[in-house]
Amino acid sequence: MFRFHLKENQTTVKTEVLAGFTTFMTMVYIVVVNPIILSTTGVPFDQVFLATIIATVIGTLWMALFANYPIAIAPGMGLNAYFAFSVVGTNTNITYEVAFAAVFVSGVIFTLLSLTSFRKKLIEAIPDNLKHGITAGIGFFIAFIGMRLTGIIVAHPDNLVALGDLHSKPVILAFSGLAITLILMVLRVNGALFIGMLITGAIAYFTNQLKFDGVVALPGLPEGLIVSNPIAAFGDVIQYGLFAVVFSFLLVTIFDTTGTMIGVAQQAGLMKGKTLPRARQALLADSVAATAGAMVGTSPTSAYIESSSGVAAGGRTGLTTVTVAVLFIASAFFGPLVSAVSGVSAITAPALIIVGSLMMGTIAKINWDELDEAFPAFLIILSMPLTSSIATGIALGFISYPILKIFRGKWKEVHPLVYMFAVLFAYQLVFLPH
Ligand SMILES: Nc1nc2[nH]cnc2c(=O)[nH]1
Repeated sequence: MFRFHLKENQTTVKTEVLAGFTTFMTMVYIVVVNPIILSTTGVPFDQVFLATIIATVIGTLWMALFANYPIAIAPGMGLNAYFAFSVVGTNTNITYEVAFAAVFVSGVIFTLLSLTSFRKKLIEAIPDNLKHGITAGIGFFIAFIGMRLTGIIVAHPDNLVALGDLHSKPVILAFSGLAITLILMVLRVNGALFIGMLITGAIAYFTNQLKFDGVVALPGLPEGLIVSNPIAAFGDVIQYGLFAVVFSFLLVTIFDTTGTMIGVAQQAGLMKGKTLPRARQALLADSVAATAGAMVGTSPTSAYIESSSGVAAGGRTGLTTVTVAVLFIASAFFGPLVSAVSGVSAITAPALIIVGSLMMGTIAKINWDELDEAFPAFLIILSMPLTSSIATGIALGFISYPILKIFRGKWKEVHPLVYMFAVLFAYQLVFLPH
């Protein structure tokens, strides 16, 4: 039977369940936001709502039961926008059905790659300093997301970003939530991140920022499978020449997911040297979820950076992710409640900002004395938040690393896979939409 090895991982049922609640709270917005984005392509809102929950539950439960990691899976925010605005939006002849066929095909290829030794080689080939850069970059990115969502940081026409309006109610709520949660954390209160969310939620309610139009509702029924014939899906990809789209989905999902898993596993202390134990099952969790998700109507899934909030709350095993999966099933029946809470980002964003600071700690492990090691790691850290993409951050690190090594006469130290992906990433960044 499935064992979570709680003792071995120095955790308890209570800690794991609380960590599951924490991760769930920071990521449940996806059941509302994903349908909003994908329905712009014409796919019905209710279809995506349920498809998001189905893909999340399949991937997260697989991760829990077969890989025993506290890392949740759900449709990625970068990939849904790419699906809606780059693949379907700009190509009038590509319907959402055809685009889902491309997601399906990339999911099948990712599943096959996950079954080979490729995944292990890839994880081991990533240089240590880049791995540290990935963890720190994810930290920086998730903190930036938290700041942006709450309006603490806003868009600026000249400087791109600027400080938001400190008098606005949501910003005051966000700072209050941040202060409350930080104080709970320095006081070492168990479940500080989650308790911080509850208190901030209560303040939001009493200051009229959190309003409910009901709590429970039966989910709308989906219209059935969107991709029901795997052979026809491959046929669509060939007929519409969607090779570049499949390639982009594949490259981004592999690196987003692998990078996030390494980052969160490092944060949780679950890496064994260069390797991620049970990486096959962990990657399968994502590829199977992406494939099944495409069939029911959602863009590709990814390991979720928000899982780092559950890890910061003490989550170390699959019991955390079982909890997340159960809560996602429940969320299908609590549409109005989920939508109300997701609408007030200040409730969950303080956790994202604080977790960002915890993940940034890995910066200390980077070898800053050697520019050929440090600069690519720095580029990853800098570009993840600035390009809003984990995969693009990794791409820039992968491209710059071998170039610097070659000019230092250390080209032999670089794994052949790093050269290969440097070329693929360079091609993708220059020639394909992303
Ligand atoms: N790693 C990762 N985490 C996410 N959380 C929300 N969207 C994403 C995504 O696209 N990738």
